[in-house]
Amino acid sequence: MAVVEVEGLRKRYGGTVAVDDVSFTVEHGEIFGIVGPNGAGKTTLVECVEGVRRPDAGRISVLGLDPLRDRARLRQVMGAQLQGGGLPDKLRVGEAVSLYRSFYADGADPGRLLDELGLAGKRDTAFEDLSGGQAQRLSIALALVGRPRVAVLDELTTGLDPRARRGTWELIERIRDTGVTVLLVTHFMPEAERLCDRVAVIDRGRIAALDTPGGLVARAGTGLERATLEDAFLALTGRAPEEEAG
Ligand SMILES: Nc1ncnc2c1ncn2[C@@H]1O[C@H](COP(=O)(O)OP(=O)(O)OP(=O)(O)O)[C@@H](O)[C@H]1O
Repeated sequence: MAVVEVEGLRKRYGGTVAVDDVSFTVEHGEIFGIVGPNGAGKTTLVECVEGVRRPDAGRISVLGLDPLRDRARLRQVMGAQLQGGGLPDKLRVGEAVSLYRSFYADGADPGRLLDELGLAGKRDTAFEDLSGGQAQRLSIALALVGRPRVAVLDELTTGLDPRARRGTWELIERIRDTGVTVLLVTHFMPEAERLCDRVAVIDRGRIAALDTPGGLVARAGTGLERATLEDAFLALTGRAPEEEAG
């Protein structure tokens, strides 16, 4: 069953075409990766799926809901990661998670979630006093506290140390195993390789390739004996994951 359906999506900002005729579907229980160089249109694309941006053209359906028309209902079933600096400085970690929990009829246990994300000891710490990695983990907790059926995670593990990153990957896999569908935007190719069932490579607003990580490596024809997804990304886009789309 398709949980997310995107068809013919277009979005421009003035003279900049950010998303240019993008179509894909995400199946129930999939971890679907969206990768691409800086400025490729990934965030614009997922913001349209979240209903926080209005597309110029195209159709989007998430669990049968229209992200703009059915925004209130979508919020109950979709979790999205906060983008940088999205909380009041003085709000404490425990308060933030309980507050977000209160928005949902059927949410997760805040204490358990903080435990799983290694934040149990930070419950009384104000947002302004968290390290970058801790704030990042809090943003993941807030995306998951409503026990969403679809989670949109943008730069999931950016800024996390290797241990926290692995812990977060395991958490996302456990969440997926409970039937949650995950849309994951990432610049980090080992993350996409490890977590994603399928990956869309976005380049200059269009899907350059869409396949399993193994399929992308095979089709990119890197000529390397042990090619990785990063090699495939370079071959498909001509750029490194952190380079500008130009
Ligand atoms: N609010 C905006 N107003 C004008 N142009 C914008 C706006 N948001 C994004 N853009 C432009 O649209 C294009 C796509 O941006 P977007 O943020 O969607 O890319 P991205 O793939 O998420 O990039 P990154 O990997 O750097 O986060 C870029 O050229 C960007 O400069």
